[in-house]
Amino acid sequence: MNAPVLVINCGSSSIKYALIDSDPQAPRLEGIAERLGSEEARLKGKNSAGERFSQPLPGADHTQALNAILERMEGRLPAAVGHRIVHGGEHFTQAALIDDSVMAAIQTTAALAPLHNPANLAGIAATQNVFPELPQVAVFDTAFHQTMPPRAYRYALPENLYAEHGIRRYGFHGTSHAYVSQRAGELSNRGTGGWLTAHLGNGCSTSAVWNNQSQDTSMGLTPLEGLVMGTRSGDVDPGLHAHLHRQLGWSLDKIDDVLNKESGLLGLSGLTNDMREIEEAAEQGTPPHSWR
Ligand SMILES: Nc1ncnc2c1ncn2[C@@H]1O[C@H](COP(=O)(O)OP(=O)(O)O)[C@@H](O)[C@H]1O
Ligand SMILES: CC(=O)OP(=O)(O)O
Ligand SMILES: [Mg+2]
Repeated sequence: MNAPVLVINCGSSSIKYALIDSDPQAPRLEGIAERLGSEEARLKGKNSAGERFSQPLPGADHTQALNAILERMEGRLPAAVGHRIVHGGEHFTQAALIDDSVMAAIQTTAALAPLHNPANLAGIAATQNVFPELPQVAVFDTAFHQTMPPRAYRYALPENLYAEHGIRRYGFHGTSHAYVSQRAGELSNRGTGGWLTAHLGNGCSTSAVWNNQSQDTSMGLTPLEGLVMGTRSGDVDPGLHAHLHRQLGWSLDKIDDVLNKESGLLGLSGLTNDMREIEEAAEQGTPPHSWR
């Protein structure tokens, strides 16, 4: 059996992992640490015997959850670790072997993905701590969307904001849109002709894919644009920022925080960012206030 590869997806509220062998029949260790940052945080998964486990991790952050995950590798040493990284800016059109310059580039774009890149960097650091000699590879959400034509990635803003400051639509969830469009083509026997894909989780985006190449997508400069998400507003009138600043005196940091962390399903429901809890509340007859 070849040494397996450990795949880690440090998301905004969860970490998904899998230890994947080149033999698809080999037992796979996999799981998810979710609701991170809350008292309900928990690590759930399967061991190599296929048995399910569920371990409470009250209040755990990304680093604590990763350490709990790495303790469950059952002594199997991966050959390499693959990390899902959200924002690669225009630096990366494909995956990259992680070194100091790659870490620095991920750090440079962190301001554009404040919920994600810092969590991704924490994931790399925690893994390097446990497996210092293993090659670690960064796989970027943004890379797949680098095929978008200018009509899709340019905003209707002055040219120099793009040319000098990189203000453009980057798009995210690229590995998901790439995989889903390819698999949909295989399962339907309709090939790669044209697919509209939807990635719906705590972050949500749609993409138009033609011949395995992204043509357009709903997320933009940051993972805030587009659909309503768990805690993110998605599209709002761009005039909202100036209005909140002038009328309520809110700082840019406060506006950014509210739109990223207090909006979306959480803001609409006044209850939670988790669709499962909203559905539960609705079933128990206590629907969120915006549904009444
Ligand atoms: N069984 C389910 N039914 C409805 N919604 C679900 C279900 N499982 C997960 N979700 C939604 O997906 C969200 C988690 O999305 P996910 O993409 O896994 O997280 P992250 O973006 O942090 O990686 C939850 O907060 C919840 O809103
Ligand atoms: C880019 C993004 O929204 O990622 P996630 O779904 O992990 O929040
Ligand atoms: Mg997600």
